[in-house]
Amino acid sequence: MTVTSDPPSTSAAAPAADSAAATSAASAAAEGQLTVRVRDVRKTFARPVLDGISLDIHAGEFVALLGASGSGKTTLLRILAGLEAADSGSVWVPPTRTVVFQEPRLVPSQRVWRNVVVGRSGGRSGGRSGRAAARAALAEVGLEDWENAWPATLSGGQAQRVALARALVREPQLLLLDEPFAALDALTRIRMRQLIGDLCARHRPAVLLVTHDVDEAIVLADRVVVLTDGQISLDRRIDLPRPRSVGDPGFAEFHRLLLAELGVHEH
Ligand SMILES: Nc1ncnc2c1ncn2[C@@H]1O[C@H](COP(=O)(O)OP(=O)(O)OP(=O)(O)O)[C@@H](O)[C@H]1O
Repeated sequence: MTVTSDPPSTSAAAPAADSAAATSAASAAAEGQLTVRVRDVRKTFARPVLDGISLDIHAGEFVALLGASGSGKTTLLRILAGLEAADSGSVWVPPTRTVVFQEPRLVPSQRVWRNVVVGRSGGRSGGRSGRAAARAALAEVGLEDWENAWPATLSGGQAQRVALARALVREPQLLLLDEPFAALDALTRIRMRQLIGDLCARHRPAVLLVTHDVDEAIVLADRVVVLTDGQISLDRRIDLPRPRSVGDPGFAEFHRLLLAELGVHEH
């Protein structure tokens, strides 16, 4: 498999290298702001999970990935994150990409602000610049008063907002969201959905959101992609005006279409 920050090629496997970043950005611009390019990716565990996936994501585009449980959504996301290798095919991703998981994965022994900048490249995680960056990111997620708190004192929703601030402070070209709201209660989930929508509209990263939630996909995404039996069975642009909510005209039609694609037929 090829994972590269250079434009798509058939060269031997090479992890995304920082040195290729400039090439990557320039090439993306030259190719109409292509941020992710996946070609014929295959992955088999006990059975074939991804069976020839090809997918483009452009700069600033928000793509939601739906599919039945076990259809390979997380596997595809992990391949884009560089956490998993495909068996074959090629993957072109930008060097700056971050993942927000279902659980916040905060370091319990570090205060909230340090969690936001921990491990940030360039040695800027400590000191005033790191703190200022953390403060700005925490303000964006509505946690400006929590910079000195310990992770254990946060609610689940607050902890997930810190995880979001940690992702944003890196200014990723590609934001990978792996069911980031799944562990939250229904109300917090709706608030987080709005927050992610606002933040993505402001920062405009390319986004791949893995979700089970059809409403979430329609509210947030520019495009919804459905995985079925290892392949992309539907790739549909959601052309509803924003901001969106479930009661909007046109919403129900997309809802029915996507549920039917997932094998659920409403009566
Ligand atoms: N590291 C692994 N080792 C073995 N099998 C794996 C591994 N990772 C994933 N699988 C298998 O690959 C299939 C797809 O898993 P994946 O987590 O990508 O699906 P998913 O669509 O994200 O599922 P869910 O919606 O339930 O999270 C599953 O059958 C899973 O058991």
